[in-house]
Amino acid sequence: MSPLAGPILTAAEIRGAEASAMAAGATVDSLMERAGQQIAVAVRRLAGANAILVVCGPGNNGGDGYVAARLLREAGLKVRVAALAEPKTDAAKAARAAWPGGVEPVADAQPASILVDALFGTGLARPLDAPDVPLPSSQRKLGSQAASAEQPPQETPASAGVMARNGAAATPITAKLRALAQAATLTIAIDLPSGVTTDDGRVLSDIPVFDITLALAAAKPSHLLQPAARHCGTIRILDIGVATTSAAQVLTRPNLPPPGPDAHKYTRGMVAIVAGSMPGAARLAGIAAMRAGAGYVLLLADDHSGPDALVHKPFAPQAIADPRIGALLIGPGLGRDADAVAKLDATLVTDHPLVIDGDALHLLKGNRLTTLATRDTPLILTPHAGEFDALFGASDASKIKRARAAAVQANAVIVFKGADTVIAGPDGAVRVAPGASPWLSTAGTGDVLAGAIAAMLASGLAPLEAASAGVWLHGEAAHRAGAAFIADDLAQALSAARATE
Ligand SMILES: NC(=O)C1=CN([C@@H]2O[C@H](COP(=O)(O)OP(=O)(O)OC[C@H]3O[C@@H](n4cnc5c(N)ncnc54)[C@H](OP(=O)(O)O)[C@@H]3O)[C@@H](O)[C@H]2O)[C@@H](O)CC1
Ligand SMILES: [K+]
Repeated sequence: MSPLAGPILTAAEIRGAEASAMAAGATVDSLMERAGQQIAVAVRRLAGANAILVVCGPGNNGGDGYVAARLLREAGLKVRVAALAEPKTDAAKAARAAWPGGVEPVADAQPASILVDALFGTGLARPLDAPDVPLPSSQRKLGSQAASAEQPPQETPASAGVMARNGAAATPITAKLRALAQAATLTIAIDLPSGVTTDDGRVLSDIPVFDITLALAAAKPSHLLQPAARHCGTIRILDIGVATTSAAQVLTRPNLPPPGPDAHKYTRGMVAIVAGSMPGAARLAGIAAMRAGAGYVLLLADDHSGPDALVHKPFAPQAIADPRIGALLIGPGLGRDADAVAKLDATLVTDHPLVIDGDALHLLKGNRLTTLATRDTPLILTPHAGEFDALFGASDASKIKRARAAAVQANAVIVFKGADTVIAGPDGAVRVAPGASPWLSTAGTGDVLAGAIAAMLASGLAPLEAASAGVWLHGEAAHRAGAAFIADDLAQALSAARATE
């Protein structure tokens, strides 16, 4: 069991990885057995001596559930199995056949202290309550005498002997799942919470929020993308012997060494920030850049307020021509008036690595974006959802796909912000940030992020690494800042985030 990290694979990619494992000698059954073993080890650790209910679906996710149930039972735990339908795949059929206990219809299942959801995983194709949900079969596999003796009699439905009752489909599966989850003290989803898609973070049905999700082989996009991610609870990855690689990775702590003994302010990186009609936002970005580790921050603003460490100069083409500038940030509090447009156009013709945020993103629409894409120097755009839609168009596609397409279109690293920030480069590389603090939803936090990213870019990191490091520092600072912080606190907390070992 390892924490959420490493490659992120779509359903098609995980099927490809599974196929490679099979080409190397594994079988679906051996992979399922291994998955079931790993699930059983994890559930045993989490469940203690508590009774367990495993709910199984018709596919291989259900098969994993049958294997885990058998192994947990062999380990001496009190386990019951409820199924939604007869297994459809050969491997799941074999796994069910090897389960020595009874199988009750999910509709009739009594709750247990531990709920294990093995209804659907990467094969979920439609909402759980859709009318074409397969009906359970009319057969109920009776357990052995010994197995039956272990089943609490009150948990065997009056309709025992048939797996389905007419009207089972009329009981919405999700309502039942919610009830079972509500009555449990711990809920564990296998691979994915049943009812979420694998690839794009959608929640297709009204399902519970699980305490733990045991992701098989690797993370999937919906473990990170909202709203599905919030249904997963704590995510742990189980190694089931399937090798996984992907251009998309879970964002993890960057390697940011402290300054060397010979460092000086310019080697640490000089950030210049173009201020506009709301200079407070640019100041926040400037403070954030310093606290993220920049050696020198120049605020191109007419007013002189803010910490003394920020150097102020009025905006002028000569000021932004300074060759020592390692990253030029424009957008926070820029405004969208003629003055803002003039500043943006002057900025875009420099050769500096650029970070473009906020108002400047709105001004990029059309020709400026097209021209920008022909630039050779590093470029990072940091849109939130509204800015992204305005710049690249709205779409229902996955946030990862959209960020990748935008990165190609703009020939830039895109930081598609939100509760599930996606960072994408034009070469297809992607990082997705897990677990953002909900307290980040306050004014000025985007300015702080832009400043942190600019500091990373000025320090000499490649754009994707700079954006990733900035997003990580920002997320870490938010966790350190606690609850109901203001953006100034967040900027302040970057120093401690930067010091994280
Ligand atoms: N990755 C790996 O290496 C390994 C992966 N393994 C495991 O396999 C899992 C993927 O298995 P899977 O492909 O059989 O899909 P799964 O999620 O069980 O569901 C498919 C079934 O559900 C049905 N169905 C779909 N939607 C439905 C709905 N809304 N309501 C009702 N029915 C619906 C669908 O029916 P159909 O659409 O064909 O009518 C089909 O019968 C994966 O998550 C992991 O747990 C391990 O066992 C081994 C190694
Ligand atoms: K599941």
